[in-house]
Amino acid sequence: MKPIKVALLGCGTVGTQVVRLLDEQADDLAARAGAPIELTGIAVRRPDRHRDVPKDLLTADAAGLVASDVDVVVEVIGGIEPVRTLLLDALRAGKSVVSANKALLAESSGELFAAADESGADLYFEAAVAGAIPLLRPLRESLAGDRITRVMGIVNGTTNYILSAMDETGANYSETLEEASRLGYAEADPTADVDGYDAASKAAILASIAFHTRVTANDVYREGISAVTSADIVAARTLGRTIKLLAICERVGDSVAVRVHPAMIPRSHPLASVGGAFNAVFVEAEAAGQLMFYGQGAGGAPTASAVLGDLVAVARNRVHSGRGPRESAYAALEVRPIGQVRTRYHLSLDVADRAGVLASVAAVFAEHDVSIAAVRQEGRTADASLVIVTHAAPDAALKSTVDKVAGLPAVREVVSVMRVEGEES
Ligand SMILES: NC(=O)c1ccc[n+]([C@@H]2O[C@H](COP(=O)([O-])OP(=O)(O)OC[C@H]3O[C@@H](n4cnc5c(N)ncnc54)[C@H](O)[C@@H]3O)[C@@H](O)[C@H]2O)c1
Ligand SMILES: N[C@@H](CCO)C(=O)O
Ligand code: NA
Repeated sequence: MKPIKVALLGCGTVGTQVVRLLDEQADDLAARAGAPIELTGIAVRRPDRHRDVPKDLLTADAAGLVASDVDVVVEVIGGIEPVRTLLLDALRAGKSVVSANKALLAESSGELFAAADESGADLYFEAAVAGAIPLLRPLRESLAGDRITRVMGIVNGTTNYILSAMDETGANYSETLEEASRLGYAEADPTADVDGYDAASKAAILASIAFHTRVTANDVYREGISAVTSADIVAARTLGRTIKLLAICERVGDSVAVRVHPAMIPRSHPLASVGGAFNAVFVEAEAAGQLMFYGQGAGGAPTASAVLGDLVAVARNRVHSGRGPRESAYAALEVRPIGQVRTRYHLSLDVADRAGVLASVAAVFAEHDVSIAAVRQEGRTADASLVIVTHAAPDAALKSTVDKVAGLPAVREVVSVMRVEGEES
């Protein structure tokens, strides 16, 4: 059988594991794909720095490698350019693409799928969301007959690693981030992780597939974890909650809402026990009900597992003259701004402990039509701590409420403001 020739773009954390697995599992992969899978070249920025992969395969000329006689291009470089141009060239020339690049897919999947359609090539990117966890394929294929209403979960390993350490050991933020980078979880520029851009890209990809609507990273409301303080973590713990960076994609009537932000969830919630670089995603569909996907969301070998799975799928399609799934954006639902999304807030305030303070705070909530679910006051000295948890209300109303409360004379400091998820609203 004629081999399937593969060009690998990038050979860092993920790429080196792809090379290893291609070599170690060559016979099994050939049997599963229906043809041998032959790695014909590896493009990297500095070929002299890669001693652990076959030297004769290395090149600094990624464009030349893409233009050479290959059937499939596997991209594990990351970022937008030059990758966007390289992959468009590959697809237009009929070469199938497997990519782990969520930043690019969340920005340019429309034009990449269009290029793939022109030539009949395939575009697969399971590794781009939640690493090793099979998630895009189940959403796109297994649930193709159902109506997905919500996708919610932890999709960034680096921030989950940091938040878990802060919660469990009170670890320091920047040291834990360095450790996550050393372990190969963080992006080349880790601000993509801590500021929520990585999770927002993944949320855009998930929402696009789940709701058959083109959603880009710009459509996603995004807050990262850099503003999460140890005071927030203590406030959460006091109420039996923990803090996680969540990606939430919801169908609301004929529109969708997609957001990424830290949120307090009950410690009894299944997402609360997802630690380290693990990811977990809940999917709710009308007929299927609730489904949960859990596993390693970052790291070289887990991500390479997803890349190899896609590579075998692409190779099979070549061998059997088949095609993989195309873009499905027919529903074209409107994306709602965050202000219209109904959420719950947890608010922790330092207030003066005197008569009428609680009434003045509560009046601001009433004025904005925000219903209070629970109030707790602690302290009998000049200062008291007031914790308020709201029922679900439009996010814009909650924001205005917090702004106005912060300006009340009796409020000395707004210590912590955090959305609350995973409880009855
Ligand atoms: N590391 C993870 O846990 C993980 C998980 C899922 C997805 N991803 C995605 O996989 C991709 C790669 O991540 P990584 O962690 O392996 O990155 P990395 O920084 O370890 O490796 C990047 C590789 O790309 C090469 N490269 C950079 N610019 C190049 C260019 N212009 N031409 C040719 N080669 C170039 C570098 O030489 C290096 O070999 C990214 O899109 C990332 O988002 C990573
Ligand atoms: N930097 C990403 C890699 C996996 O996509 C993370 O930490 O989840
Ligand atoms: Na995945």
